[in-house]
Amino acid sequence: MNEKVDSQLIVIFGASGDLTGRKLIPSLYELHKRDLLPEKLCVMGAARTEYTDEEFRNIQRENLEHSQKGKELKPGDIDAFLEHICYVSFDSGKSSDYYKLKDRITEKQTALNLPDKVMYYLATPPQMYDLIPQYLQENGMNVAATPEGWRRVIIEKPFGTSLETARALNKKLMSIFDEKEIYRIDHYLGKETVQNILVLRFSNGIFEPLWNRNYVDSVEIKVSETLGVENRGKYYEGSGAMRDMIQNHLMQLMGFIAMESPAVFEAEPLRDEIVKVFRSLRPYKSAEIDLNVVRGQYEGYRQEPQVSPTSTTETYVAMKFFIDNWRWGGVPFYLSTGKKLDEKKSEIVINFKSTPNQLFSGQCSGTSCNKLTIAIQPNEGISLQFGLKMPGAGFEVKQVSMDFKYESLSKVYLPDAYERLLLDAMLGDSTLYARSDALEASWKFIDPILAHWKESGDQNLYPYTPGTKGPKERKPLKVLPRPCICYSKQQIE
Ligand SMILES: NC(=O)C1=CN([C@@H]2O[C@H](COP(=O)(O)OP(=O)(O)OC[C@H]3O[C@@H](n4cnc5c(N)ncnc54)[C@H](OP(=O)(O)O)[C@@H]3O)[C@@H](O)[C@H]2O)C=CC1
Ligand SMILES: O=C1O[C@H](COP(=O)(O)O)[C@@H](O)[C@H](O)[C@H]1O
Repeated sequence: MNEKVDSQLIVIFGASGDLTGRKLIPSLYELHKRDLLPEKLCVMGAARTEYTDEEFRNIQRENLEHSQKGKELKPGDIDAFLEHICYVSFDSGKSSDYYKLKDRITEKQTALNLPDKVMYYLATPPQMYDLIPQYLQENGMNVAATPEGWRRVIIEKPFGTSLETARALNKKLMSIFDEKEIYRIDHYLGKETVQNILVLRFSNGIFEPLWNRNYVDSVEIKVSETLGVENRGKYYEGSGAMRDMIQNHLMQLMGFIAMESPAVFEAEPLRDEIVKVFRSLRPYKSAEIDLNVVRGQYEGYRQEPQVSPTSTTETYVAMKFFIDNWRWGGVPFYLSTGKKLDEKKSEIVINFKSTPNQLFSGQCSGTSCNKLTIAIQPNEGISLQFGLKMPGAGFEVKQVSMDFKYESLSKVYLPDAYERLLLDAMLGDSTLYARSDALEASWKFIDPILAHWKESGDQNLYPYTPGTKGPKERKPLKVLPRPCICYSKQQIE
C-alpha cells in the first residue's frame, strides 16, 4: 500500500475497449503487485456494453492472465486485485444517462468509505473527449462536494486533429476543470528511457557543455514499427503517421532533448521549458515542405480493413527542421516514423561534430566518430561511440562504444509507461503530462504540413515495400557522412 497516494475512485470510460484491457487494467495490476496502490481504491469500468461486475471482472481476469504470462504470480493475487474492480453500463454520449454513473459512484464511495476523490480516465473514441466532460458538468460531477475532495481527468491521445480543434478542446476542458486537474497523456513520456534523457542531461556535468550548436552536428529521432495499422484502420484513416506519432510522441522526445534545464524539477517549470522549444521551431514556408518533409504509404495499406482504396493517408513520415534559438541555431533535427518497416525500434542519436582536423584514417560511420545513442526500445540503454586505434601497426581508427544497458540493472523492474503515468496522476503529479500551450504550439508547427498534403492529394506520397526502411525518397533528408579529409594509409605510402 502506498501511503502517499490518496484513496480514490477511478472511472474508466470506454472500459469495454482495447486500451483498458491491454494497458490500463494490467498497469493497475502491476501497481497492485508492487504495493503502490492506495489503501482504498475502486476502479469502475464504464461503457455501453452490458456487463455485470462479475462478467467484467472475468474479462479482466483473462486480460491479466494473458499480460502476466511468464511473470511471477502469487496465488490468488489477481483475484485480490479484481476485488477493486466494478462496472457500470451506461451511454456516455447521453447526458440524461449520467445519473447511473453518479449513483454507482455514490454507492461505492459509501460502501468503501472512500473520500470524495474521483479520477475520470477517457479511454473512448476521441469524439467523446469534449462531450464526456460537458455531461459530467451538466450532472454536477466535475467538482468535488467537499474541500478536501478533488476531480481529475485523464485525456487519451489524439488531442485534437489540428490547432483549431486542439484549441477548442482545451477551451472546453478548461471551462469545466482547472488546468491542474487535466492530464493529457502521452505514453512516450512514461517510458523509463525517455525520463532518463532528463537525468542524463541534467545530472551529469560532462554532457551539458557539449549539448549545443557548437558541438552537435545533428539530432535524429526515429521510431520505426513492424506492425501495420492492424484493426485500427478507421482511426488511422483520420490520423496518419503525422498526427498519430510525430505531433505528440516524437515532438515530446524532441522537447526533452532540446529544452533548457528547468530551475527546479517540478511540473510547471519543466513544461515551461518544453513550450519554449516548440515555440522556437522554424515554420516551413510552403515551398519548403516537399523538400524537407517526406511522406510514404506502405504497399497494401489501401487494402487494410476500413481503409479507403484511394486513401492518401501517410504511414511514414521523415522530416528535417530547425529550432531557432541560441542553443540549437543551425543544427538540423531529423524525425522519422513509420509502420510496416524493417524493425521495431525507437531511438535518439546525437551526432557530434568531428574534430577540426583528422589525423587518422578510419571507419567511423556518420558525421564523426562521436555519437550518443539513446535506445528507447527495445534493448533500452544508452551508448556513447568514439574512435579508438586498432591494435597493431599504423593508426587505423575503429568506432567503439561504451554501453549502458538497462538489463544490466538485473534486479530493477522496468515499468510499463502506463504504470508510471497512472501512478503520477493518482498522486496529482502532472510533470510527465502534456500542457495545453505545448500541444497548441506543436499543432501550430504541424498544421501547415497537413494543409499542404491535403492540397497535394497523392502527389509526393511515396509508396514503400513492407519490411524496408521506408520510401527511397527519404534519403536526401538523411544525415550524410562527411567525407574523410585525412590521408589514407596508401596516400601516405
Ligand atoms: N488501444 C491503444 O493501444 C491506444 C489507444 N489510444 C486512445 O485511447 C482511446 C481508446 O482506444 P481503444 O481502447 O483502442 O478504443 P476501442 O474502440 O477499443 O474502445 C473504446 C470504447 O469506447 C466505448 N465508446 C463510448 N462511446 C463510444 C462511441 N460513441 N463510439 C464508439 N465507442 C464508444 C466503446 O465501448 P461501448 O461500445 O461498450 O460503449 C469502446 O469499447 C482512443 O481515443 C485511442 O486513440 C491511445 C493510445 C494507444
Ligand atoms: O500512440 C501510439 O503509439 C504506438 C507505438 O507505441 P510504442 O510504445 O509501441 O512505441 C503506435 O503503434 C500507435 O499507432 C500510436 O497510436
